[in-house]
Amino acid sequence: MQHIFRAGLFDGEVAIVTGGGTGIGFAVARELGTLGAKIAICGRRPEPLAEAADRLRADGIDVHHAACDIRKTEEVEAFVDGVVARFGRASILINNAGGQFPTPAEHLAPKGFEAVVRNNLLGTWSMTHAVARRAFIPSKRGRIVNVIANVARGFPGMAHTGAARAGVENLTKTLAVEWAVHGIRVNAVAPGVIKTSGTAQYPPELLEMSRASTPLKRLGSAEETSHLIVYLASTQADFVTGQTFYIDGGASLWGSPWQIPDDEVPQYPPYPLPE
Ligand SMILES: CCC/C=C/C(=O)SCCNC(=O)CCNC(=O)[C@H](O)C(C)(C)COP(=O)([O-])OP(=O)([O-])OC[C@H]1O[C@@H](n2cnc3c(N)ncnc32)[C@H](O)[C@@H]1OP(=O)([O-])[O-]
Ligand SMILES: NC(=O)C1=CN([C@@H]2O[C@H](COP(=O)(O)OP(=O)(O)OC[C@H]3O[C@@H](n4cnc5c(N)ncnc54)[C@H](OP(=O)(O)O)[C@@H]3O)[C@@H](O)[C@H]2O)C=CC1
Repeated sequence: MQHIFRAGLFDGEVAIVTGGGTGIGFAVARELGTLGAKIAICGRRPEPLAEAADRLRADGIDVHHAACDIRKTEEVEAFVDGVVARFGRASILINNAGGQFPTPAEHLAPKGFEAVVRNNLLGTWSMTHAVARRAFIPSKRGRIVNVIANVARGFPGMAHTGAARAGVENLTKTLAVEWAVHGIRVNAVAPGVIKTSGTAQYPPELLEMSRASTPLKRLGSAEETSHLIVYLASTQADFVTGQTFYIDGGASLWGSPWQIPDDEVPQYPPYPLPE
């Protein structure tokens, strides 16, 4: 693995990476761990988590892993207690777990809207609250990076996640101010379309539309997204808080993969939905 950071930059740190078993979360866990942090990862499915933990250990990283659904407060609290019991503290939280399904807003059932808001907004809050109270506030130190999405404009076909991520962006700003007194920094990273196990589940039509409408004419990688997250989690970013950083090849500045159709009843998203 190539490094743009100095060896040992995270010695003595304990980093919790939610959704650290796959995609962007795994890349962050690996990069922070290789730079010296002890790592705790969680996700709903035990199998990919255990596999990821084995891969991290093979890189010489000290890893704690446990299944935890961030939508369930009692599981979140048990997970954080487990991390503190194992490592004695936590100093970094990467709120990366999340996701949604594409659907036209008019077909979005209340239960589906709620499921996505619970996952991305309430789950992020639950984890943040538990880690802050159990580890960051008592030690007067903590760094949080929230992984969101493009909230600079509307998100047709993704009304639930747009609303939830915009909520997380505002939470980022509020907590950056309110918890500065506790030595806690809070920032957000908004990826464009990144090639991961997550986007592999999206129709290839969408990924090609996204690539074509990205000024840099490619999709991002989990590793380059990780470099930005790792910078924000590091002491090198100690004067940076309350900000959202886009990593999207310029996509949020130009065009959209989902053009407004001319049809009388526009179809969002304008590609075949997965069965
Ligand atoms: C441009 C791309 C940019 C972004 C890329 C990425 O994010 S990559 C990362 C990509 N990675 C991820 O997104 C991974 C994480 N994402 C997920 O796990 C799911 O999207 C989740 C958040 C909905 C949770 O899922 P779950 O199964 O635990 O949910 P649940 O059991 O709580 O269901 C409650 C209700 O939600 C509804 N509903 C659910 N699914 C669908 C659907 N496909 N279709 C329609 N509706 C759906 C349905 O109403 C259901 O009730 P029902 O009808 O069953 O009574
Ligand atoms: N890739 C992209 O283009 C973009 C990604 N994002 C966001 O970046 C983050 C990482 O996505 P990416 O790596 O691409 O995709 P993945 O689907 O690989 O990652 C999502 C991870 O979150 C975990 N997760 C999801 N829901 C929960 C839950 N309720 N509790 C605990 N863990 C959960 C999943 O594990 P498990 O299923 O086992 O629970 C999985 O490890 C997500 O929040 C995603 O929405 C944002 C914009 C663009």
